[in-house]
Amino acid sequence: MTGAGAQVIDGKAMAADLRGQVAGHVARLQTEHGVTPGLAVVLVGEDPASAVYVRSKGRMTREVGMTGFEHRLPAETEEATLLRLIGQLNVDPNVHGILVQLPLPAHIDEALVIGAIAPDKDVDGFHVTNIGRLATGQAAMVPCTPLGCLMMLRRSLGDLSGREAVVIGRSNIVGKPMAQLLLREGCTVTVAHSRTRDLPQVARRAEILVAAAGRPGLVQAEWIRPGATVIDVGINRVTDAEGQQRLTGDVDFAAASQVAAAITPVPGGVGPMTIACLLANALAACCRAHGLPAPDGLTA
Ligand SMILES: NC(=O)C1=CN([C@@H]2O[C@H](COP(=O)(O)OP(=O)(O)OC[C@H]3O[C@@H](n4cnc5c(N)ncnc54)[C@H](OP(=O)(O)O)[C@@H]3O)[C@@H](O)[C@H]2O)C=CC1
Ligand SMILES: Nc1nc(=O)c2c([nH]1)NC[C@@H]1CN(c3ccc(C(=O)N[C@@H](CCC(=O)O)C(=O)O)cc3)C=[N+]21
Repeated sequence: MTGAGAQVIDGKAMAADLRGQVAGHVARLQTEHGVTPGLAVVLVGEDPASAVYVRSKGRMTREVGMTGFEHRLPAETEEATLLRLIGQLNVDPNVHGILVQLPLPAHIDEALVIGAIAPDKDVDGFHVTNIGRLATGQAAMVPCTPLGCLMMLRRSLGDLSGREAVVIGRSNIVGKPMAQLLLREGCTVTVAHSRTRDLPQVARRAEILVAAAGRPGLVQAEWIRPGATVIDVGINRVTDAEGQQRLTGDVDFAAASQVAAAITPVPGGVGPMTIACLLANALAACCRAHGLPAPDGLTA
């Protein structure tokens, strides 16, 4: 470990900047067209981590001048009741974006629920229609977490074309759409997961390493190619030696910083960008719903 210390990519500051741009467009939509973007967030059950996250989304939605609609349903809510609510939100002209917080309680079929959201209001980009559009190079609503990662990569590296990228994780909400976006940017993409043989060796190929496994400290300094850009998506709640709860990513940040050229911290990295991208997606959905072009550069 001989590096001088990586540049820390400040997701918190980038997210504040993006939210500021969104707020400017929201104000203009209001004065020029009398339209206010509306974002509905649906939370089923009492998962404390989800509750914190839904609260901060609600606060930031209002801060950028959008209308936030929050629907908190008890954990035992029937699938049919949730589907009925989504049906109402789909036709509500004041709602331009719909997000159903995941995971859902086990008795509810997640794919069915996501499939019930109108694709043009699917600000998470989880509907198969949006996933298919992304995969085939059509204009799509892009999942917020990978979109935030892409923005940070572009900030750090500029053009990504020809880069060697490795994504650790193959979930529908992070790993797979991240791989699709990087492919679209012209990267050579490897997707690794729990069955990958010799993950350290695979990771060492990466000029761009995205860690989205949900395993605290998985990625060690020896896994990182000198000069790589490392994006840490992991949000892990751990108890430290003093018995304090804190958040940590999937990367051993201190050690990795000595090898990488640039790295995102946790907290203050991908998380805040995810929420800012959600608001950018809601703004874009509102513009399209009113036949207006979506602002340039705020989404993918
Ligand atoms: N910052 C943000 O905004 C967000 C952060 N997150 C965080 O990102 C992380 C990933 O989330 P999500 O994709 O939903 O998680 P999932 O649990 O759905 O997926 C995890 C993926 O990582 C793979 N994996 C798990 N352990 C290992 C391992 N030891 N080695 C290699 N691969 C492994 C799994 O492989 P396999 O498929 O073989 O099981 C799976 O593909 C979590 O910490 C989550 O909290 C998630 C969403 C947003
Ligand atoms: N339909 C749906 N869409 C999602 O996008 C979605 C979801 N369900 N379920 C849960 C995951 C997780 N996720 C996070 C977003 C922001 C932070 C975030 O802002 N984190 C702060 C810290 C917050 C804290 O202190 O707890 C940070 O990293 O700095 C974290 C996690 C979105 N998810």
